[in-house]
Amino acid sequence: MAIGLSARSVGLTIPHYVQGARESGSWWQTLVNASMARPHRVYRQILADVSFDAIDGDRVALIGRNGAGKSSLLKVLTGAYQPTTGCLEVHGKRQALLNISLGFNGQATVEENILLRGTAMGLSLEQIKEVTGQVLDFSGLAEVAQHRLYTLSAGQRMRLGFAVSTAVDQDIILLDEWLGAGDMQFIRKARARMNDRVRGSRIVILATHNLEIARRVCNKGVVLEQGRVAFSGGVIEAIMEYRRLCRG
Ligand SMILES: Nc1ncnc2c1ncn2[C@@H]1O[C@H](COP(=O)(O)OP(=O)(O)OP(=O)(O)O)[C@@H](O)[C@H]1O
Repeated sequence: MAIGLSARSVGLTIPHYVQGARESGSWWQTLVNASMARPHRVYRQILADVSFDAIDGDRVALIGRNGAGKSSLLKVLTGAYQPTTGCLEVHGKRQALLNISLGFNGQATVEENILLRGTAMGLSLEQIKEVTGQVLDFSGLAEVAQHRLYTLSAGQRMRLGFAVSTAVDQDIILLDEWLGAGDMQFIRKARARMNDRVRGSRIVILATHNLEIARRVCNKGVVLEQGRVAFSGGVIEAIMEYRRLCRG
């Protein structure tokens, strides 16, 4: 079956708790208010009527202002959140790099973390052993393989997360602002690897504020505005639409 991903009128409403405003003139009043005033639950619509398709070879940029719903949509696309309305059709194995520290342990060494993260990704021990060398090379961390993870910089941890997540060919890769902590040299390497993956008929969905990266890496763009699709089509047109929204 061909690899593909299709969102049809996807909506997401989630419950969350809101604390009423509390006035306090003294420390004991603060304590009393904190223990007495109960938070109340409200339902909030995060996404509404989101539709788009990605087929073999597509690299889709999700762009939009802060709070537009990009990360929430990625969570729906990975399967972390079920859509509350509409439906999602996914053909292919998904790999998400949404949270750089997911599956990592600061006290374990870099090499041990490759094992931890690889296991969290569902790779077998054999597969992890096979890719460990190239993950260390790609991330430029071979020299610190036996160092504990917490001694690494945010950018080095991002390199490691990206290198592990993309070490094995995946059908669909979902990325959230993954290049934020990378330097220019690593961004070039990461872009080359992504293009490489895409040449193998893979799908990449990338949420980003970096329009230059979106333009260089992606062929399609989906602009989100207040949880809805403001535009879906070619990436150049999507960037133009996003700029228009920001001006407006
Ligand atoms: N767990 C949650 N509970 C309540 N509201 C949430 C939750 N997660 C996200 N939201 C709200 O949903 C909206 C969309 O958030 P989301 O993180 O998806 O936006 P985004 O486009 O990724 O933003 P940014 O560009 O700032 O990262 C925001 O208004 C946010 O406050």
